[in-house]
Amino acid sequence: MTISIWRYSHLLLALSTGLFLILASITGIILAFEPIQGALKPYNMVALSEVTLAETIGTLQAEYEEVLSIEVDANDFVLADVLTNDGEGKRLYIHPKTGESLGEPSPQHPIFQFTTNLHRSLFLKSAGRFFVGLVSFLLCLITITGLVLIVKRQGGISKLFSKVQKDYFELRYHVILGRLFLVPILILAATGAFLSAEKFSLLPSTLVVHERVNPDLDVDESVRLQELDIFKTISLADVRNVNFPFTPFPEDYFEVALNDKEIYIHQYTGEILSEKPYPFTFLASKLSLTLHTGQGSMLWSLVLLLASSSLLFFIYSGFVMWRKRIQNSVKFDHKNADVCSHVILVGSETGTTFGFAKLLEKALNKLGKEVLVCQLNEYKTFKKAEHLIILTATYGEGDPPTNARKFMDLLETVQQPNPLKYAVIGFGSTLYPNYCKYAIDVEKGLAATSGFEQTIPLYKIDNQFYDAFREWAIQWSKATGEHLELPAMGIKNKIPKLHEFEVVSKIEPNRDDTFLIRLKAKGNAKFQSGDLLEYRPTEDGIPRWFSIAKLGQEMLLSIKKHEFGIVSNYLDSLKPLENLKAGIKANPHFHFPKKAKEIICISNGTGIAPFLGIIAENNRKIPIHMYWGGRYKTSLEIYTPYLEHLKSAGKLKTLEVALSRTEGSNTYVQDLVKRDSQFISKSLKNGAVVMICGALRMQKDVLEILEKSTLEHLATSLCDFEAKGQLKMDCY
Ligand SMILES: Cc1cc2nc3c(=O)[nH]c(=O)nc-3n(C[C@H](O)[C@H](O)[C@H](O)COP(=O)(O)O)c2cc1C
Repeated sequence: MTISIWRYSHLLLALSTGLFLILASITGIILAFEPIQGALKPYNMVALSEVTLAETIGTLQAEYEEVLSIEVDANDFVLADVLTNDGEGKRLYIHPKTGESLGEPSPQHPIFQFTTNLHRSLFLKSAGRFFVGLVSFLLCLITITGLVLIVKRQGGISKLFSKVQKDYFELRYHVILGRLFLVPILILAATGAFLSAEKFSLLPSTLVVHERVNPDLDVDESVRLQELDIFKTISLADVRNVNFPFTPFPEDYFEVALNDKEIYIHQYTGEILSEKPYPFTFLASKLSLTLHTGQGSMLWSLVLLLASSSLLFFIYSGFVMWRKRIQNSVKFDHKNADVCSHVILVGSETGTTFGFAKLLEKALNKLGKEVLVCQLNEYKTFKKAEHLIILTATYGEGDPPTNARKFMDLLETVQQPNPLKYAVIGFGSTLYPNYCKYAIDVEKGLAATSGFEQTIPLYKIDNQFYDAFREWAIQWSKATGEHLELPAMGIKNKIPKLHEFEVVSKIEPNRDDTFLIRLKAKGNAKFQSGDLLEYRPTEDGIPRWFSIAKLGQEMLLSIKKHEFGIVSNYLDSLKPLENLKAGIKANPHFHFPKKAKEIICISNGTGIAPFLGIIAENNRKIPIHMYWGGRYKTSLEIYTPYLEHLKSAGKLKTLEVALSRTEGSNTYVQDLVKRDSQFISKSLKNGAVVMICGALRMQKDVLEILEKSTLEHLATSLCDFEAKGQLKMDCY
């Protein structure tokens, strides 16, 4: 079943029962205190397993005129109905070893009485009870659909408790708390439905039926009850209830309810007259009551208290999620389809991608463009369109969102009257193995369809990272000449925790204004090569990121200084031992690929930096080939000691350098890739991973060369390797 069917069922059920569930959870919270309060009473004097029924009967008979019954309640408190020596009938908590009275049970507090009635029947008697039962059953379905959605979201049952994808507060905690409380809520709902069904006699009888008994009447009536062997063998821990014989005549007998069976016992001989195990329905009913009310277990009562409270949070957060989805959805404007110059197609399941599409629409409107935003499934001919921008999420095992499922078929059948320039942005999460897979498929589909021309390469955004979206807008603006202005903080992004770093060393900028800086974390900052250091200057608050090479416990950054660059100039001004505060943005997609058989690193300029650390992790000494492009011979010199070290340690196999502004040499890294493209294609086929870091322009050229080469030599698109995780990029 597709994820949307589960989601709609979950939503519909929740909407139809929401108000009642609020009432049920508030009353449930109040009622959870009753067993907690009960369990705290001081009537638990000894461990019942250490007392026999014979002992308790003996002490009670010595203490009181007559004993009518003994009961062991859910808290293991012992109650007895007795006639005192003054002839007064009393129900008392007693000490099971001494028979001493510990107190009298008090009637249910009026608050609990009122709440119990409201919780059970809404004060509507049978009709109310029926309604409560029905809603409990629907709550079972809500929790089951919720569990399925969480399992799907986490990528399978085995990953149920793995890290939860970052999202806005209500969605994230709907998932986090759902993992913890859906099972207790399911138990609450199922037992509630069971108890209601029982009340309406919808289940088989729970009664224990004994055949007629014929007690032996010719007996010695002087026997003392506590001397009967059978009572000496029954531990009080196994007893639920003992009804004493109504008269001293041998026709009357003991009715003893144990935990698993009911027995009738001759009051003078101790002979078992009848023995019947409880029917399954009786045990199920008892268990349901215990699980639903928490009676007898403080811990379970606390779990029920938390589960009932979490239900209120689920109703609140579910409502917020639903409202967000409605706010983010768009209606297709057919008239606009014929006049628009820019079409934004969206593939979204939970609506966040629409939020980005709307910001983009606003920015284009500001430039005076006619814009249409619609779902990928609504793809049709657009008479005047020049630009197509596709924003799409990925679900399942790299599947399209529901509103994008038809797009690939439509792409084959719909003919556009004019050529279209396109750009694809993939929204996904690196927590899933098929990162942005559907966006990759869309990109591939468009590239293979005539009449479409790429403006900039596929751009992937991890975890709805808004700053990356702004970065995409800058690249797109450069390529098209249409300058998009997106708000600085359109969608809230989490600002990473700040860590303090100390400058270990810094070298002066070289001929092309590039320098290296080494930093040491003063606290417990955790990072890996390929992660990003995020620095936000106070001047504009806009984050800048620098790829990290981790060398031992230090980080190495390579920075290009720009004449008016606030951050690059600031970093250049730092001296050893000075401090700076910055955040770490994990970039797991660009870490050392542990399973690779071979790695090909392609970079230009400062893009070499993460590779200096990534290659240092090559302890298995798999072949790593590095292609690097810079301007001058001296451009490479600042990296030479690191590269030499990696080579001599056997971690870097080959290094190919292209120099673009050196006499006698005018090559770019793209030229080297082109020259060796057959070799790179073959390596990809054999399981190599290609990693690209550096300028976007270089990335675009390299991808074109490699795409051509893999198609020619392997009859496979580069996208197929990307989908398998064999192509990793971190360009800017
Ligand atoms: C159940 C589920 C499965 C997902 N599967 C993938 C996946 O396979 N690959 C990926 O890159 N992202 C995956 N994601 C992340 C989403 O694509 C990402 O959060 C996206 O921004 C959601 O956009 P939307 O709110 O517009 O649907 C998944 C998310 C969920 C909840």
